[in-house]
Amino acid sequence: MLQKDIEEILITEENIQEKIAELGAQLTTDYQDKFPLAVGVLKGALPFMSDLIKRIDTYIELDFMDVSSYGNATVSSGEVKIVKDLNTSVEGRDVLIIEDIIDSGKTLNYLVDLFKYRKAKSIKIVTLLDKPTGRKVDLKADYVGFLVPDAFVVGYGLDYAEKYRNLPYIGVLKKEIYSF
Ligand SMILES: O=P(O)(O)OC[C@H]1O[C@H](OP(=O)(O)OP(=O)(O)O)[C@H](O)[C@@H]1O
Ligand code: HPA
Ligand SMILES: [Mg+2]
Repeated sequence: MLQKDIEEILITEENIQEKIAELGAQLTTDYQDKFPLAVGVLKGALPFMSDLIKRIDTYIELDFMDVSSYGNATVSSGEVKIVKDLNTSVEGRDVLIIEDIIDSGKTLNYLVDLFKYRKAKSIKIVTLLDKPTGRKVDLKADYVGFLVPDAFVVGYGLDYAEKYRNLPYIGVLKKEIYSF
């Protein structure tokens, strides 16, 4: 039913799950002797985080931040707002930020600066998607699932005007959906 709004599927459910298994195996190795604080960035990271943590076979603690800079637009306002802060202190912790997409880089740039200021021991980023053409600030993830082209993508956590987060794949919307 939702698929009627989709122009093209870029990454299938199967591709996503395979990649998550690889990322989980790598993170299991890299964090074997640590107890990282995995910080999910709401709301987009929810499906990715949920699937990824089940593939990380070592001790991890979970927490969430809700930040927002897009509202209902397809272009970042550039102003990152904290809607919900962490419950846990990051001081002295190995922080692993879990994101659905890096586009302009402003959201993660803000969070990395914040966690540095709060004295995290280490800060790494795992993102399912990276859109390098969108970048406005210099920011690189430590673990990347897929590169995506210069298009507004939806699904698997990513929304357009709060819709389509529940698609199990990543796709591009039909043009007429934006022009309403
Ligand atoms: O690199 P950037 O240009 O900052 O864009 C990436 C961020 O934008 C989206 O979140 P959004 O602010 O739309 O909130 P949401 O996760 O609730 O959709 C996405 O989930 C990332 O967090
Ligand atoms: O391409 C995107 N799709 C959905 N949300 C986003 N937030 C930043 N970039 C995107
Ligand atoms: Mg959004």
